[in-house]
Amino acid sequence: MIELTNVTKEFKSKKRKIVGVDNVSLTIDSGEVYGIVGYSGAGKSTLLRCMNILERPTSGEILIDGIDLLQLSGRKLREARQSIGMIFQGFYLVSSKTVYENVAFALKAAGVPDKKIRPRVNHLLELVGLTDRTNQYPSQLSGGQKQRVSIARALANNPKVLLCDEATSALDPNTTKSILALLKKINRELGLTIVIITHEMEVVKEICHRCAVMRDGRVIEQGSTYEIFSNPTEPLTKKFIETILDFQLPEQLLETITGKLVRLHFWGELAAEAIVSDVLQNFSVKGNILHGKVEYIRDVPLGIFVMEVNGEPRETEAAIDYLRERVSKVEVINNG
Ligand SMILES: Nc1ncnc2c1ncn2[C@@H]1O[C@H](COP(=O)(O)OP(=O)(O)OP(=O)(O)O)[C@@H](O)[C@H]1O
Repeated sequence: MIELTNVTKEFKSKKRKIVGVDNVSLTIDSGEVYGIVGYSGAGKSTLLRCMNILERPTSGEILIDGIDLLQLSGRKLREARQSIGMIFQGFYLVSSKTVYENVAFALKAAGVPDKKIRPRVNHLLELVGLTDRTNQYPSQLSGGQKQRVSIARALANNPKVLLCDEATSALDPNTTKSILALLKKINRELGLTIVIITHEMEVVKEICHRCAVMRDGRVIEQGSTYEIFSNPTEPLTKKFIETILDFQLPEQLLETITGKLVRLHFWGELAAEAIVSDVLQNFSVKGNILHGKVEYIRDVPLGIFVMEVNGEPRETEAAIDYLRERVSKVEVINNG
């Protein structure tokens, strides 16, 4: 478990003081994938780097499995750091070393005996799907393959935690998906705790159990990924969610609307079509679905539909009340 309590990191230059992280408290459970999102400059990298003391916080506490990292120094801190792997957007592979040597290097540096290195590297390269690239150099690999090498290297010494600093931001959407699938597999099979910082909600949606949104060094909202996607409260969180669940209807279409427009949210396995067809059978109203989308948030469906309801005012109200009782959330967008 990672426990951050009142973590603050200030940077002092000659002229001014910059607060990179401002009094952040977070608990990340063992075995979970935790996402931290925010725009550039929000403090995500600084917070992540505080978690393995690459950046020493100005104040606050950082406990990993109950061990207070800020109280450690020298060999003890180096040992504690070995239990925290890290991967980066820019991969940071050694260009003059082969795939095998890049991974073996992490083991050698940790003092692993030579005869244990080869089987361990082979196992890691198999885990990340790179057995056929063992003797190639980084320049011969695609971005996705380079990230796989860096994941193998980060896992070399059996860490308990993997910190990912914008690990997929330099990759195309398909390669991003394959790297996220690999991280998901590692989390499931090795029980590794994974912390991911990103500005892409797609990443959070795919693999994070829980997430936090940062702005100006502070955490402004946190919760399960499903809660955050289905019911965001902060305007910034809503903005991030809209990158995935965008429901702007064209102006021309809005001008033709004569009834009431409602946005229906279906959380989990609620059967949207059956509920909509029920309402049309039970009330003298016409219903017209203008937009509908089902997104899977870590494999759980979240459906949002925009519907025009047309009829006598009392029937329309009654139909909308009926929907309110049956769907997760109803928002009236216009009053017709
Ligand atoms: N070494 C440093 N010296 C001075 N200021 C810094 C330093 N590192 C970060 N900052 C400042 O701290 C704030 C948070 O930066 P940080 O890099 O953590 O944000 P971020 O959310 O990770 O953004 P990005 O995605 O662009 O890296 C910014 O205002 C940044 O300029």
